[in-house]
Amino acid sequence: MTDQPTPAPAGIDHAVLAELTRLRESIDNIDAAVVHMLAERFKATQQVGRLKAEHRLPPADPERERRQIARLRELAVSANLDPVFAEKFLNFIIAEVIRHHEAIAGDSGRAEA
Ligand SMILES: O=C(O)C(=O)C[C@]1(C(=O)O)C=C[C@@H](O)C=C1
Repeated sequence: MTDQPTPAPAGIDHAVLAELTRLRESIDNIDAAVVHMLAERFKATQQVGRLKAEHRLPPADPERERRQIARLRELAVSANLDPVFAEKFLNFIIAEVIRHHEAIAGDSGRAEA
């Protein structure tokens, strides 16, 4: 899918428009990388979800999450990223993963019944 260029506001300087376009191309590449990385992460967590369901392990592991958050906050600080944002972002992803784990556990529970 190719993105259509956003129409330039009337009178915008050519150099400014070229710089904006260059930055937006970079942003589009980064967004694509984020999507691919997240897809890989969810492939791995789906496998974790199946393993947990097979062995009747709880979907959430708060101690693991605590260590992940501490690590990600440190990484964020050293990368000049707001650690509060990094923590919120990880919690958002993990909440979705736990929802998937619960759905997998529900499905395998029903299959056994
Ligand atoms: O590592 C696990 O046990 C997972 O289920 C994966 C994961 C994660 O998304 O990183 C999700 C839920 C857990 O509470 C902890 C971590």
